[in-house]
Amino acid sequence: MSEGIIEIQQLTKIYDDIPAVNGLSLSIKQGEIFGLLGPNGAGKSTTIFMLLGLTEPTSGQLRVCGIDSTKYPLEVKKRVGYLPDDLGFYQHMSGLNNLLYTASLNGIPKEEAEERAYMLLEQVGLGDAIHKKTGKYSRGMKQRLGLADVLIKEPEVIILDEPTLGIDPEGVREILHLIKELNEEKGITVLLSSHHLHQVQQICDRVGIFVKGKLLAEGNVESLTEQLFEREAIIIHVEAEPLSDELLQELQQLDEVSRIDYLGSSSIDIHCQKDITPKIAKLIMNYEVDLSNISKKNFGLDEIYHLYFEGRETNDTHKDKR
Ligand SMILES: Nc1ncnc2c1ncn2[C@@H]1O[C@H](COP(=O)(O)OP(=O)(O)OP(=O)(O)O)[C@@H](O)[C@H]1O
Repeated sequence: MSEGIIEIQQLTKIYDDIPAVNGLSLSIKQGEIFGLLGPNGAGKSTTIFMLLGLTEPTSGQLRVCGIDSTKYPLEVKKRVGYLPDDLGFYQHMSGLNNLLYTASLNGIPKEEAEERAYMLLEQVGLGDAIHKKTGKYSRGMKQRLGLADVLIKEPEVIILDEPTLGIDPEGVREILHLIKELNEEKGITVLLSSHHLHQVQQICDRVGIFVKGKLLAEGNVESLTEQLFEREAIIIHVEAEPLSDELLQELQQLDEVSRIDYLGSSSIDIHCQKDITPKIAKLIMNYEVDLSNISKKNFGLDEIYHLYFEGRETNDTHKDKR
C-alpha cells in the first residue's frame, strides 16, 4: 500500500446481502481535509466505523496511521480522534470535567490533562463556559466541546461524522473555521462526512462523492467537475445583439464547443470543455454586434451534487443551500 495516512482498498461491507459499502478504494494524505459527501444511507458512517475498527469489513483492506484497524482497533483508537454525530457528555459535569474525564480514560497524567483542557477550551471558544455544566450547553457549544474532546489525546487524525449537524449558520461557520485552523496549525489530517455540500466545499482539500456504497468520483472541486461533466465543464454566457445565424453557426463549429443553449433572442449559454472566453469574444467582435456581456459560469459542487444525487436524496439536502 502507498503512504497515505488513511489507506482503503476494495473495502466492502455487506449487511443482509446488501452492500452498505461496495469496493471502496481511497487514499488520504497526511494533513489533508477530506470530505466524504453523500446522501443519507450512502455508507459514510459504515466506512467510518470500519476505519475505527468498530465494524469488521466483509472484504478489503484498510490502514489508519499504518495500522490495520480490523486487527488492532485499540492501537488505532490511540491515534485517531472520533467525533460521532450523536455526541454525548455527562450533563451534570462541566465542560472542563468532561474533558478531564476523557483524558483520564486515555491515560493522560492529571497535570498535563489540565493544561491541555484549559488550552483547548480557549481554542474552541469555550473559555467563558469552562465551569458551566454541559447540560446547559447549546448544540454548537457541545460540538465545540466535542472537538476539544477528540483533540485532548493529541490525535494524528480526526474523523468527524456530520460535524455541523443541527447547528445554526453562524455556528457552522465558526466550527468549519475551527476545523480548518486546527488542520493548519497542528497539521492534523481530517476526514469529515457530510451531506452539506456547501460546507464541505468551503474547507475540504478534496471531496469524495459517495452514493449507495460506491465512490463515484473524488478530487478537488475543479477535477470533480472535469470527471463528472466531461465535455461540458464550462459555460460561457453571452449577451449580444444581434445574434445572427451565421455567428451562431461559427460558434457551434469551434472544436471546444459542445452545445449552445438559447436563452432569448440576444442571450446564449455556450457549453465548452475548456475556457475559451477570449476566443469567443474575438470571434463575436468580427461581426457587427453590440456585445453587452460575456462571462464564464463554473460548475460548483452544487451542480455536481444535483446531477448525482437528484432523485436519490432526501429533501433536506436540497434545502440546505448555504
Ligand atoms: N448495523 C446495520 N445493520 C444492517 N444494515 C445497516 C447497519 N448499519 C448500516 N446499515 C445500512 O447500510 C447502509 C449505509 O448506512 P450508513 O449509516 O453507513 O450511511 P450514511 O451515509 O452514514 O447515512 P447517514 O447520513 O444517514 O448516517 C444503509 O442502507 C443502512 O440501512
